[in-house]
Amino acid sequence: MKIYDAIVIGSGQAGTPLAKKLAKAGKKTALIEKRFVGGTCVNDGCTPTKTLVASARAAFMAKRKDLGIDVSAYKVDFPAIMQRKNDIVEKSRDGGQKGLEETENLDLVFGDASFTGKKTLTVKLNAGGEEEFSAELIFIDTGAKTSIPKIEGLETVSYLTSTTILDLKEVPESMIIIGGNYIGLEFGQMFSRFGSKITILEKGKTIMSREDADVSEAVTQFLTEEGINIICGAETTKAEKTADGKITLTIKKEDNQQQITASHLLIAAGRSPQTEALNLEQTGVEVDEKGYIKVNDKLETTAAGIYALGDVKPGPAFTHIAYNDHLIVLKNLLENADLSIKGRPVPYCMFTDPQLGRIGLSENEVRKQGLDIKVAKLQMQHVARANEINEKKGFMKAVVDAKTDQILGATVLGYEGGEVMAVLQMAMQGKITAHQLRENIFAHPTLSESINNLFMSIEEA
Ligand SMILES: Cc1cc2nc3c(=O)[nH]c(=O)nc-3n(C[C@H](O)[C@H](O)[C@H](O)COP(=O)(O)OP(=O)(O)OC[C@H]3O[C@@H](n4cnc5c(N)ncnc54)[C@H](O)[C@@H]3O)c2cc1C
Ligand SMILES: NC(=O)c1ccc[n+]([C@@H]2O[C@H](COP(=O)([O-])OP(=O)(O)OC[C@H]3O[C@@H](n4cnc5c(N)ncnc54)[C@H](O)[C@@H]3O)[C@@H](O)[C@H]2O)c1
Repeated sequence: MKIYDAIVIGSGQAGTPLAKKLAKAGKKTALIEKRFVGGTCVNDGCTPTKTLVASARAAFMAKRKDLGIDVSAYKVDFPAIMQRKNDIVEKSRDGGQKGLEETENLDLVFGDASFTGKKTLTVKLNAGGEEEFSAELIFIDTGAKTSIPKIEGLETVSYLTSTTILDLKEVPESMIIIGGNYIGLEFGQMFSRFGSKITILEKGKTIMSREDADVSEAVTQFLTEEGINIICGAETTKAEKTADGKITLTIKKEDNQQQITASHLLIAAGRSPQTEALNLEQTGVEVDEKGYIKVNDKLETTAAGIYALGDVKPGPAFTHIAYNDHLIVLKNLLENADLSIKGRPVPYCMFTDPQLGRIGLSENEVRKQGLDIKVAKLQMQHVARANEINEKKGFMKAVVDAKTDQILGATVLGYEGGEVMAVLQMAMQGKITAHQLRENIFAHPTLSESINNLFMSIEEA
C-alpha cells in the first residue's frame, strides 16, 4: 500500500493544478489518470474543437466575397487541419505532463482508480498490474463522458461521439447530429463549413433551449442560412444501417414520421458523470439520481476528507468552473479561507460563428423571478465595428435592475461575443452601473465601444 497525504483522481482542469499546488505546498501527492494528462478540455474538448473552429472559419472566409476579395478556388485540406489540431493538443498535453513530472513531492500514476475502502483505492495500472493507494485527503476530478440516448437499433450503427469525431480521416459526405446545444452546434457548423451536409435533430422545441427565445431564433437563422437543416421537436425512434453502409434514422415529430439518411451520425445529446467505475459504495460518497457526486458549497462530498471538483459534480460543466473549483478547495484547505461556489459568476461562450457570450441571468430567468428590470438591446448591424468588418449577425442584450441600475446579466451573440461579454462581466463584478457604461470612454472603433450604445437603448426605449 502506497500512503500519501493527498490523492487526486483525474488529471482534468481541476485535478492537474490542484495536484501540483498540493505537492508544492509540501503534501506528498499522487495524481492518478487513466488516459491523458489535461483531461477532456485539452484532449477531446475545448482545445481541439476551438482549433478546428478556426480552420472552419478560414474555409467560410474563403467562400465569402463581401469584403471584395475573390478567392477563386480553395480546398479543405482535412489531413492538414487535423494535423494542426493534433499538434496543438499534443503540445498542450506534453507540456502539462512535463510540468507534473518535474514537480517535487508529486507522483503521476497512469491507471484506472476505484475505491476499495473509505480512504483506500486500487489502481489498475496502464503499464500492467495493480497497486493500492491510501490518503487522508482524496479529490475526485473524473469528469464526464458522452451520454448515449436509448434509441432502438443504435448499437447496430457506428455512431460518432465528440471524442471519436476528432479522429476522422475524411470529411463526412453528410452527418446527422442528435442534440442541438453546445457540442451539436459547434460541430455542426464546423463540419458544414468543411463541406458536410448537416442535419441537427433536437428533441426540445428549440435549439439551445436554456437560452432566451431571441437567442435560439437568431442562431437558428444564421445556421440555416449556411445550409444546415435543423429539426426541433424531433424524437428519434429507430436507427438502421443501410445496404450501402449509411445510417437511416426514423424520427417522429408530432404525429408525423420521417426517415433521414446520412453517411455519419454524431451523438451530442449531453454528458454524464464518470462515477460508475469509482466504486463509491466503498466510501460514504453519495451520488444523485444522475450519478453526479453530491457536494456542499465548499465542494466537500458526504464523506469527510473527500472532495469532488469539475464536471463530476452537478452544475455548470465548463473548464473555467473546474479550474475555479480547485482554487476554492485549495485555499480553504491551505490558507484557511472560507470560499464557496455560491454566487460565483458563471460566464460561458459557445463557439459558433458568431459566438454566444453569456453571463449572469437571462431575460427569461429575470422575468420568471418577477424582478423590476430594464432591458437594453442593440442589433450588431448598428455596431460601427461590425459594419466595418461586415460581421453584422446577432445582438447584444443586457438586463438591468430598474432600481439599482446594476447589470444582472448580459448576452452577446456576435463576432467575438465572448470577449465583449467579458467586458460586461467585469462591469458587473465591479458594480459599474448601466448609466456609467453609457458614458464610459472606450477606444473607437472597437466592438466594446458599442456598450455605450447598448445602454443608450434603455433611454431611447
Ligand atoms: C467537445 C467538447 C468541447 C468543449 N468545449 C468547451 C469550451 O469551449 N469551453 C469550456 O469551458 N468547456 C468546454 N467543454 C467542457 C470542458 O471540457 C469540461 O468542463 C472540463 O474539461 C471539465 O474538467 P474536469 O476537471 O471536470 O474533468 P475532465 O477534463 O473531464 O478530466 C477528467 C479526467 O479524469 C480521468 N478519469 C476518469 N475516471 C478515472 C478513473 N477512475 N481513474 C483515473 N482517471 C480517471 C479522465 O481520463 C480525464 O482525464 C467542452 C467539452 C467537450 C466534450
Ligand atoms: N463552448 C463551450 O463552453 C462548450 C462546448 C462544448 C461542450 N461544452 C460542455 O459540454 C457539455 C455537454 O454539451 P452537449 O451539447 O452535449 O450537451 P447539453 O446537455 O448542453 O445539450 C444536449 C442537447 O441534446 C438534446 N437532446 C438530448 N437527448 C436528445 C435526443 N434523444 N434527441 C434529440 N435531442 C436530444 C437536449 O435537449 C439538449 O438540447 C455542456 O454541458 C457544456 O458545458 C461546452
